[in-house]
Amino acid sequence: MTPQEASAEILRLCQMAPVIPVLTIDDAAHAAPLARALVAGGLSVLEVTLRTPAALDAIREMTRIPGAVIGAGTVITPEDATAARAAGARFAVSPGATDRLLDACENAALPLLPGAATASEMMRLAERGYGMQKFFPAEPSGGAPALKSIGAPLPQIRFCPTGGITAQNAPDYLELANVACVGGSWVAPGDAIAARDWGRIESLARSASALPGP
Ligand SMILES: O=C(O)C(=O)C[C@H](O)[C@H](O)COP(=O)(O)O
Repeated sequence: MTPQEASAEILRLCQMAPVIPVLTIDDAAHAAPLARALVAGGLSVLEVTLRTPAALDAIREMTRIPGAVIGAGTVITPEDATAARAAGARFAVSPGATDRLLDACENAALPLLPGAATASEMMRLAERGYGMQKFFPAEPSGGAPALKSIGAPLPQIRFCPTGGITAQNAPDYLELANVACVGGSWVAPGDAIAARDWGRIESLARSASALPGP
């Protein structure tokens, strides 16, 4: 898969809803009801971070939920990419990018949303063909004003900003011409998952899916 093909697929997924929930799952038994609640709330593209031992099992469980499109987040190494693909992940998200990781995702035909925080990182990724990038960590890196400034010299790059995004500041990003969608963990808070409060998560997802999209 070429970087251009990967970015086209990522853009397609980003356009399915204004928000991609970033999920950290400690117990694979939570995976199916969590995915059902998010899909019922209108968010079908879900990112499961590879930060817990349960993550790959959670991805496997979630790929069975009708309507859900499951990706892996915190994909750092080529081995992460291979494991995510084998578990059924349809896309991968990384906080940054290395040549080894880009090579691995391209070779595995796993569409990657690579992270970048500076103009040089963004230009390097764009030079390789990645027109869709994750602006990470969005809020500490200057937030929506920074991304708006970046859009002046680099209008051809589109972003999914992630990191510190909330229901309150998401609209500031979603109104930018260079934003396709945002990512964030606020729609599935750890305490709600631990309490199996799927109703609360469905309601947070419903509010997120109703945000005015780009
Ligand atoms: O590691 C990755 O690949 C990620 O996707 C990182 C996430 O974007 C952030 O961890 C989400 O940050 P919050 O919404 O502030 O909790």
